[in-house]
Amino acid sequence: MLFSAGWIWATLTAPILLFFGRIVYNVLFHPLRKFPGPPLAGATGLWKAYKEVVLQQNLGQELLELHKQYGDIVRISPNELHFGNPTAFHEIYHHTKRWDKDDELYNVTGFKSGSFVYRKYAQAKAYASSGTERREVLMPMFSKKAIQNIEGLVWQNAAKLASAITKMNASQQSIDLLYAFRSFTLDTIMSFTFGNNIGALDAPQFRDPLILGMDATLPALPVLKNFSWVRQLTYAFPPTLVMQLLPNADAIAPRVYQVRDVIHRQLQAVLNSPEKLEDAQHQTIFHRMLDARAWRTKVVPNMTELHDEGFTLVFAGSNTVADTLVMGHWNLLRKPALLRALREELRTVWPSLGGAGTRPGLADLEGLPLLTATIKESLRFIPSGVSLTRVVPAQGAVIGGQHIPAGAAVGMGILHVHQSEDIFENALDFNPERWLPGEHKKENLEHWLVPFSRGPRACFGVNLSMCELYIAYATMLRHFDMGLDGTTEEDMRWRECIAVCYPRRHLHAWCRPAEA
Ligand code: HEM
Repeated sequence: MLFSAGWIWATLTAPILLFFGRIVYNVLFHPLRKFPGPPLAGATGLWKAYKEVVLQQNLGQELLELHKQYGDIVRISPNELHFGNPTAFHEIYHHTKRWDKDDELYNVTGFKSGSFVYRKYAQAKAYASSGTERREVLMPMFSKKAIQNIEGLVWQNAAKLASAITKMNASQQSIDLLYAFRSFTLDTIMSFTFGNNIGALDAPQFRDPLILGMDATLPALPVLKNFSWVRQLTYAFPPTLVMQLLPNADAIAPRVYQVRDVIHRQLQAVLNSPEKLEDAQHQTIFHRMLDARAWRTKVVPNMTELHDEGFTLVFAGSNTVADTLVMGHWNLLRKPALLRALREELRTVWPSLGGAGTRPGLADLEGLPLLTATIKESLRFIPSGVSLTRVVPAQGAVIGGQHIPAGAAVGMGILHVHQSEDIFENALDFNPERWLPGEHKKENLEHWLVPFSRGPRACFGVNLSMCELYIAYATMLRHFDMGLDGTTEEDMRWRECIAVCYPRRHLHAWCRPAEA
């Protein structure tokens, strides 16, 4: 006999013994065993997976309750601690803390490189470009001055957005603002990144297949995040096989590959016709990344690295801005007095809609106190509860006054800062006024506005985001008299899928032309 009964028995029982052995270690011997938390969470990572994948709960939101029960530090996985006190946010994401990103969250299979997924700061010799250098090379493209140069591009897309909405309104349709804003931000980030976009704003009812495809992939992300073996499987096999392996694969897999294909084609087009770089209206990431002088090593990234970076920037830079606009509009549309005040303020710099040359510049918009305050409050409401985990370095660390051992994954969701009652009075009220200067206002509120995170791995799309937010808000408020079309609190319940997902009916609004 090729295999003895004993051998088969050992093969079958070994994984089970390992599993239970691991649980015993996690409970009795793990360096984090003394930290409080749900007992099952400390025993196995399956607790988190069960919450996020099976129950489809927003762990970030549930943690608000868990912190009340267990205190400022909660063990939410055998090797992961979540912090609830806002001061810990500034300790973890401090500019001096060059801690690695955690594999569990950032090891996105299919991305070997890319600004978002680089885990380490130290320049690995094997790679032409480490995360540190990549940031240095790309960041000038995202500076305030560079973004001022592409203001025209953002206005152009905002005008397309307004025109598409006007047409839909003329045919008696209310607007799916989630897809409308995602189309606006997707076209904008693609033009910015590649000097070309897919024309999402031209799609009927803002339902471009790429917008639908990106949305359809979101519910798969908690699965990929919690089960690394599913991640490996997704990319290790050909698409046809993956389709047979994944639950609901018929719907999800083709769209995942569709997104990859579109970006790949864009990149190929630029690489095949370098003269396109000269034609582009502004410097694209490929101008920058293909310029050997920009790199310390004088070696430009290879095709895969360029592809990964393009993909990263498109994903990082589209839904995030759109989701901020959605949350802001949902709150604004329920506050008619605020809407009126904003429109009046806007008219001071944009008195008439008549033709080119009448619209304000970005700098004019930035000078409007109420609009600025509304954007800040929208950013405070950004639906983001995912814990941005970092790995505590070899010497250990002190966070929230407690010693945290080396190797622990530590993190915090942004909503734990933004919903803190200690910092923001009536934190769950959308109240832009809190950002206006006034006698009794709390000092230094800005310190606690952290939608883009902080520290050495903070978002470098801040200036681009702010430019898009100012111009999109101004366009919507100046062009339209908006009113909700039946959207309910229930509809607006979002699901944390690393990015945010709205499983129910999206935010819909009637957008009737405003007085010119
Ligand atoms: C309102 C809009 C946005 C929000 C709220 C936002 C938020 C964030 C946050 C919280 C992080 C840190 C994530 C982490 O630690 O894992 C981040 C990183 C990043 N964001 Fe944004 N983002 C926005 C827009 C953009 C835009 C427009 C871009 C442009 C392409 C962008 C590109 C990136 C990149 C490349 C990173 C990774 C940086 C690194 O790790 O070195 N983001 N963003």
